[in-house]
Amino acid sequence: SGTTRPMRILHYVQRSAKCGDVLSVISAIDSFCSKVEWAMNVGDKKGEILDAVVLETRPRYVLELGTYCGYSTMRIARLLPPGARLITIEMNSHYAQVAKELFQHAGLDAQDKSAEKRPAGPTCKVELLLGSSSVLIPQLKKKLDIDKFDLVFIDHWKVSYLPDTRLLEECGLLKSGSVLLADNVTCPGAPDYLEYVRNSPRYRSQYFPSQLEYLQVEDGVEKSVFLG
Ligand SMILES: O=C(NCCO)c1cc(-c2ccc(F)cc2)cc(O)c1O
Ligand SMILES: [Mg+2]
Repeated sequence: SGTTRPMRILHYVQRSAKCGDVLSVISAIDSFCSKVEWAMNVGDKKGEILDAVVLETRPRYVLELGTYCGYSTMRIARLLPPGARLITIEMNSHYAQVAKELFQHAGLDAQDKSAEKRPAGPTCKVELLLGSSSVLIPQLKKKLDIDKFDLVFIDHWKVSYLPDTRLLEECGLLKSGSVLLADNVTCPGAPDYLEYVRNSPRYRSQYFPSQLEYLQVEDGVEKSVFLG
């Protein structure tokens, strides 16, 4: 009983970050997780690589697999122009709830698309879907009127990276030039995913060495461009 780690993050942010200021929410999470309690956000070091890839890609349609508390969702959303759409999928309802409350504190234009009564079509930049990625990915075209994603940030269960990437291909959700950016390819690791994107002729893959969030442990992100 008592509080959960995501709740402790939320309470710290509500107490110490400025309402409506997404950068202060991001830095409050980083300061809590480096000084008080570790948590599995992508963090500030790998977050800078994520920022650079978002700015370089200038995506209009973004998919994130694995919301957790929404830290990387907010890092991405703050760099997107109005009119861009960021869909984030989380299967843990407690994580999704905390993420929603952090988005509210940050003043992020976010909507829980799993809610029943909602206006048709996108009225906001961040759309949070509650459920399993393997179930939701095949529904994205029909339910959300999405054609292809320009950028996919993969940060959910490491065993799901490869099957969900294959699913994105099979559902026609990737176009030539679509960018996949995968967190944790070294720690905890996603060996089958790495082997696939590095050996498939359909991807041009590049490793960005870094460190596991808030720790002096090696990790890195893999950027893989789909070649169609
Ligand atoms: O499982 C992860 N994400 C999906 C959550 O539904 C995850 C885990 C870790 C991690 C954990 C335990 C450890 F000892 C080292 C790393 C780090 C991450 O960045 C992650 O994204
Ligand atoms: Mg991660």
